[in-house]
This record gives sequence, C-alpha cells and structure tokens, in this order.
Amino acid sequence: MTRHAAVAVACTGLTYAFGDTNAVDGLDLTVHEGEVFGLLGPNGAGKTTAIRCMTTLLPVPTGMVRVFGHDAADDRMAVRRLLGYVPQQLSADASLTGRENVALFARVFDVPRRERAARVGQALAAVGLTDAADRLVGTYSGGMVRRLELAQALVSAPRLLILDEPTIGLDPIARTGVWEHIGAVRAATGMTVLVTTHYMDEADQYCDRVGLMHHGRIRALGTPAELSEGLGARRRAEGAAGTASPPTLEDVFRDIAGSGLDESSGDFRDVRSTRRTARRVG
Ligand SMILES: Nc1ncnc2c1ncn2[C@@H]1O[C@H](COP(=O)(O)OP(=O)(O)OP(=O)(O)O)[C@@H](O)[C@H]1O
Repeated sequence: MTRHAAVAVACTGLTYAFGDTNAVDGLDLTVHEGEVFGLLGPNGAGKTTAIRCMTTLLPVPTGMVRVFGHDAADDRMAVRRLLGYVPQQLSADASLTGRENVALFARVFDVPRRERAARVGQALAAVGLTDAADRLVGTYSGGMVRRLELAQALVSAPRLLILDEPTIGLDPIARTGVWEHIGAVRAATGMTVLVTTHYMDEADQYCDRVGLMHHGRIRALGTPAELSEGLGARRRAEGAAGTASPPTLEDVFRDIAGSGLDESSGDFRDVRSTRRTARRVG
C-alpha cells in the first residue's frame, strides 16, 4: 500500500440502531485500497452490522458510507458491483457441486456468459479446489466450504472483498489454508480485504492494519505493531508491573474492551456461530 492509495471504504458517523440499541454508534473508519484491514471487537461490538451497511444489505440511516467513492445509500448497485462478500452464515448449497455453486454466483453477478466457465475455473483454482470442484459440497470439510465461499465471492473479480469471521469454527490448519488463499489472491490482484475476526493471532499475522471496535465505534486503530508498542509505551510510562514482555494484540484488545469484553462475549452467540460453521463439516 502506498501513502497515496485510494480510499476503498469510508464510513463517517455511521449509526445503526436495533430498537433502543445503537449497534453501530458514530463509526468513523477508512480502509485504504490494497490493504488487509481487520475489524476486531468482542461479540456485539457492531462489526457485522457495520459490514452489512457497507455491503448495502442494511440501509445507512445516519452518517455516510462510501465504497470507492460510491455512496452506499444512493448508489447501491454500483457498490454491490465492486464487492465480494463472505457472510458468517453458510452461503454454499450442499446439494450442488463446488463448480455449480460458483457458477450460480457468476450468473447472479452478471459475469458475461462467454467468460463464465473460465472465470469459475479460475476462482476454484485460486482457492485450491480444482480437484474437488465436481464433488457435492455436502462431502466437503469445513475448511473446504469456507474456501468455496471465498471462490463464490471472488468470481466477480471484486475490488473489495469483505469477510465476516472467515475462519470461525475451523481447525488451525484449515484457518491457515483460508488465509493463505486470501493472501495469494490479494497479491495477484491488489484487491482490498476487510475482515472481521475474533482470532487476535490471525489479525496480528495477516492484517496490515486493525481497528478495535467496542460499543459501536472504533476505539483503537493502527498496525498490530503500532497498537502493541503504544500499549507497551503507556505501561512503561505508568510504571506498570509485568512490563517485561511486550504486549500482544490480545492485551491491547483487553485494555480497550476491559470488563466489557467479558460482559459482552455472549457464550451463546459464540457457540451458535461456531456450530453454524461446524455443522458444515458434518
Ligand atoms: N437483527 C437484530 N435485531 C436486534 N438486535 C440485533 C440484531 N443484530 C444485531 N443486534 C444487536 O446489535 C449489536 C451489535 O451486533 P453485531 O452482530 O453487529 O455485533 P458483532 O460485533 O458482529 O458481534 P459478533 O462478533 O458476535 O458477530 C448487539 O447488541 C446485537 O445484539
């Protein structure tokens, strides 16, 4: 990413309420073209709601969301054409083959008919599913399903890929596989990636910058190293005990979310979304 990279996503004062609850509460966020940006936060921080506004699946009642300069409220189709979205929920059909699933997305996203077969093949190859492409998805492992969903989102060659907890419920090897394929596609295309994750180690390793979200807005923003160093410097200045080892991103996260982290990390929600993914494996 260069200093003058274009802005892929700009949110200004984005607010979205469910009843009396402001799920997103004055969110200001800029994602630069070409970066991998991690949106982190405890359960209920507002990450999914914010992402759904960016993808135009929810309206933008207050504030502004722009995707490559297009207003998500006024120009929804232009925004949709620019992005690929992998939601938390299962988006692949177990009764179809991998290739049929990706072909369906190619049709929905108006990939020209003449190019479709080639583009479907390329998307499957990009996520390492060429050999399994003609098997029913019901026989795939959880990691393969996630990679297939990635292929579905990639078939339209999006400039911006948005992934909502792409690795939740996967084993460490499958998690690494998903990230490696995201990294390879990004390196090949220069695509911008916006991802939410609960896994601090993944954010640390794979994201260029992260934003820590809590109670609907960004509370800390920077590269993982900047955030860790910032907390370390503050602790040293305060003469805090236990400053021998540098803080991890998880320490930064706990510092921001504080006790709210424990309060809000609804076990039921966690279990439910983990199971949602795990169910794909069975
Ligand atoms: N459809 C809905 N109806 C009512 N409240 C909702 C709805 N969806 C989300 N909320 C509430 O909005 C707040 C933000 O939820 P959201 O799912 O955006 O958070 P999140 O950071 O994505 O959490 P998670 O990490 O668990 O996915 C929470 O208080 C949640 O209970």
